[in-house]
Amino acid sequence: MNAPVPTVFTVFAPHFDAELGIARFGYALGDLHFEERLAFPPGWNAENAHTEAFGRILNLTALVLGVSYFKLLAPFTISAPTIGLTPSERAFILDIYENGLGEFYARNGLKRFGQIALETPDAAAAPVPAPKLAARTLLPIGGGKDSLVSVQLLESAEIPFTPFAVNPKGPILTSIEKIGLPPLYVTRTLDPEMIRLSGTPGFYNGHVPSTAINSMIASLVALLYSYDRIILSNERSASEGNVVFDGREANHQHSKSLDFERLIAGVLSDATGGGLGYFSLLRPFSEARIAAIFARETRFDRVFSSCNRNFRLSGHDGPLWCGNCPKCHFVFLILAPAMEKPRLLGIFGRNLLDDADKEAAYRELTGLAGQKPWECVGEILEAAACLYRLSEQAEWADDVIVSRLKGDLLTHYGRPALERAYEELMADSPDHLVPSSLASRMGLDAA
Ligand SMILES: CC(=O)N[C@H]1[C@@H](OP(=O)(O)OP(=O)(O)OC[C@H]2O[C@@H](n3ccc(=O)[nH]c3=O)[C@H](O)[C@@H]2O)O[C@H](CO)[C@@H](O)[C@@H]1O[C@H](C)C(=O)N[C@@H](C)C(=O)N[C@@H](CCC(=O)O)C(=O)O
Ligand SMILES: Nc1ncnc2c1ncn2[C@@H]1O[C@H](COP(=O)(O)OP(=O)(O)OP(=O)(O)O)[C@@H](O)[C@H]1O
Repeated sequence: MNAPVPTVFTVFAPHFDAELGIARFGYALGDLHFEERLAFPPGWNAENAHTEAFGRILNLTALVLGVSYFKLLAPFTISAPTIGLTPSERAFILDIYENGLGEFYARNGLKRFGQIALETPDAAAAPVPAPKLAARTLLPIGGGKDSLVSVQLLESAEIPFTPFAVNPKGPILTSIEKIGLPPLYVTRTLDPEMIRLSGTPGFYNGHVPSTAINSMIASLVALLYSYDRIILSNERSASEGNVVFDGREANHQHSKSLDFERLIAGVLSDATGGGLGYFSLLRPFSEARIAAIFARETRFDRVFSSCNRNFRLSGHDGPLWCGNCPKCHFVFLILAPAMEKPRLLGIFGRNLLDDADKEAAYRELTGLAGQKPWECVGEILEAAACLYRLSEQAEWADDVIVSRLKGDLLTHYGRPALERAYEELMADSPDHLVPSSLASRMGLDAA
């Protein structure tokens, strides 16, 4: 693409229509104007929409949702003339536009770190009155194994929750049907002009921090329908990045990382006078450990999918698992040591580890070639340790990928490192923000 014309990205004051339950977010990029909309389901508390806390969260949401429009030209200045920010809110928004878009910059060769000016008025860091929120849990559901493991854990601890999703489709809908609890759904409508322009000559395209976006929408829901905590299902493996670019680690999953969780939890708490909690229940766990917990139950086997092809805005009419993307390859690999082989083959409809065409893909996942794929996959050493473990199991050892990679894994990492890594994957990390009362009910090490 030719060098874009430098310009300013403007974020206008958002508006929530408390009669219709619709929030509108306006943006400008030079002469281009965009509007994104959120439609909330019936039952919102109009009184809560008039609280200072709701106004603060709505403003922050406007800035976070702005990434989709900003990325068309990625200018150096973001201006929000009507949105006052405290110092910690400013740091949070800059983190979204710098690290949340890290993959986008790295893949487009754009250097923006430390160079983005965020022009907004200052807001006093004075305490915000806490809105009245019921002691209830909102649980975002992504249709994959992670949020369903949170379902399993909350159910075992007898903690009630409400499933929540933005633009639910495919595996999200079928998983929530299996959960059997009434959900809350928000309809998000991106400006179609932004989607049309994305990647056309003169405009960039790329990844946006979707968990940050869904989390802000969840926060609005928490205030409107009275929930005092949002429980995410982000694993500890999500904190590992993909490549170093422009002096920083770019992480496809930045908004699922522990650093991001700390930032957003602090900002949401401050903006609601301490009223709203936010943490990930799965932070102590590796992906491999999550797979082992998932495997304890068969209830979601035919309805869940971690394959992101299901979640494209335009829909998807292919199989639940495409079998050809890094996420399918990775999830197959980590479920393999955790469940009976026929069960796993039933879920995926084929054996991805006995397909010679996938050798290059598994070499990338396990660190034997290339770089960690730009997808929601676990740590490189995690994938290597799981593949090595399979090579020690009779039912997997002769499968083509397992037998071909075993020797290279041993040469590259050494047996003791691979064995130790698998043990560590199964141990809980104390590095999490799960409140101590819940952590002790779940038998986790204290934060
Ligand atoms: C479903 C998916 O993986 N989409 C990624 C894909 O986009 P694609 O063009 O194949 O399909 P659409 O998602 O329908 O997007 C159409 C265009 O719209 C833009 N767009 C979409 C959503 C949005 O919120 N803002 C947007 O501007 C998009 O850029 C397209 O031009 O490739 C894109 C480019 O790399 C990705 O940005 C799409 O990712 C979605 C935003 C998405 O929701 N992805 C999640 C499944 C995802 O990747 N989650 C991460 C967590 C990342 C995090 O930090 O939170 C994960 O699971 O690892
Ligand atoms: N459409 C959505 N609406 C609300 N929350 C979502 C949505 N998609 C993902 N999430 C939430 O975002 C977080 C990250 O999603 P992620 O895709 O990693 O989880 P998952 O779908 O549960 O599992 P998997 O990693 O197996 O796909 C999770 O807490 C998930 O519940």
